[in-house]
Amino acid sequence: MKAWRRIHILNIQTWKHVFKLDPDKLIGDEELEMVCESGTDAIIVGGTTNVTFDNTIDLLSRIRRYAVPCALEVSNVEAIVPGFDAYFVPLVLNAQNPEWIFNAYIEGLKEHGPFIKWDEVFVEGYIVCNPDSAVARLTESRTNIAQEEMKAYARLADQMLKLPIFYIEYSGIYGDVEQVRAAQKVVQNSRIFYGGGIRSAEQAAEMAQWADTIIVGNIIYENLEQALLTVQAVKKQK
Ligand SMILES: CC(C)=CCC/C(C)=C/CC/C(C)=C/CC/C(C)=C/CC/C(C)=C/CC/C(C)=C/CC/C(C)=C/COP(=O)(O)OP(=O)(O)O
Ligand SMILES: O=P(O)(O)OC[C@@H](O)CO
Ligand SMILES: [Mg+2]
Repeated sequence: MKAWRRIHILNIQTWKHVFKLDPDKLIGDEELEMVCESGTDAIIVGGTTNVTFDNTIDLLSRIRRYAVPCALEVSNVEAIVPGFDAYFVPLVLNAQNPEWIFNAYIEGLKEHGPFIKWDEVFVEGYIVCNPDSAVARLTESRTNIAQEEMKAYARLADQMLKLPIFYIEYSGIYGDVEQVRAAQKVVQNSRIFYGGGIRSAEQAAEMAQWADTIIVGNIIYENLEQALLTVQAVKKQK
């Protein structure tokens, strides 16, 4: 597909289902084809550990055989690769390590600032909920979040910071649907992304009742058949 056509197909407001592929994990050509042709709304390329320029550009070039929109979730400055349809910048709202409260972003903006096309950039207000995930350890996130606090974080992302995405991240474990519901109740404009531990069509459907978009990651590498079933589970809702 030509680049000029791609510009018109990226509308995150319509996304219900997204697969997240990790450049640090191996996926065969046949499996990648099944993921890209599954009917998912988009692919996000991202991970916390061992994401490099080389493994990211390699994965992008393989995904580009297919028409599915593809965004990079930026996790480190060295692995920013041109040519994605969009760039998602995670801002971890419950990070306690000061390095992740702006220093990392300033480094990124010093290097890439003049070249960024801002209409391709979506800042994600992340709330990291699994204390044992790589992202929680790296950012030293305070993961014990009560429901009232989840609502406050949702308001912070949506009403105060006016972020396009509020991302409830349970990376690796299936989360609490009541937390997603609580956030959805107070959000006015941000799109709610839910990701973490979705391993069946039933779980996908349950989270999609309250999340605007569900993100399916690890199960792609563990049980592709189950991963593919999550697409239709979400698409046939509403
Ligand atoms: C071409 C071009 C110039 C494009 C411009 C790109 C752009 C918009 C750049 C912006 C510049 C900028 C501000 C850069 C800063 C980037 C940066 C350092 C951001 C920090 C992001 C951050 C907080 C990272 C920590 C980790 C994290 C939140 C990762 C997100 C993805 C995630 C949670 C993946 C799941 O990981 P997990 O499963 O837990 O772990 P494993 O992958 O190891 O299993
Ligand atoms: O890998 P899983 O646990 O499916 O989580 C998906 C995504 O939210 C990770 O950033
Ligand atoms: Mg992972």
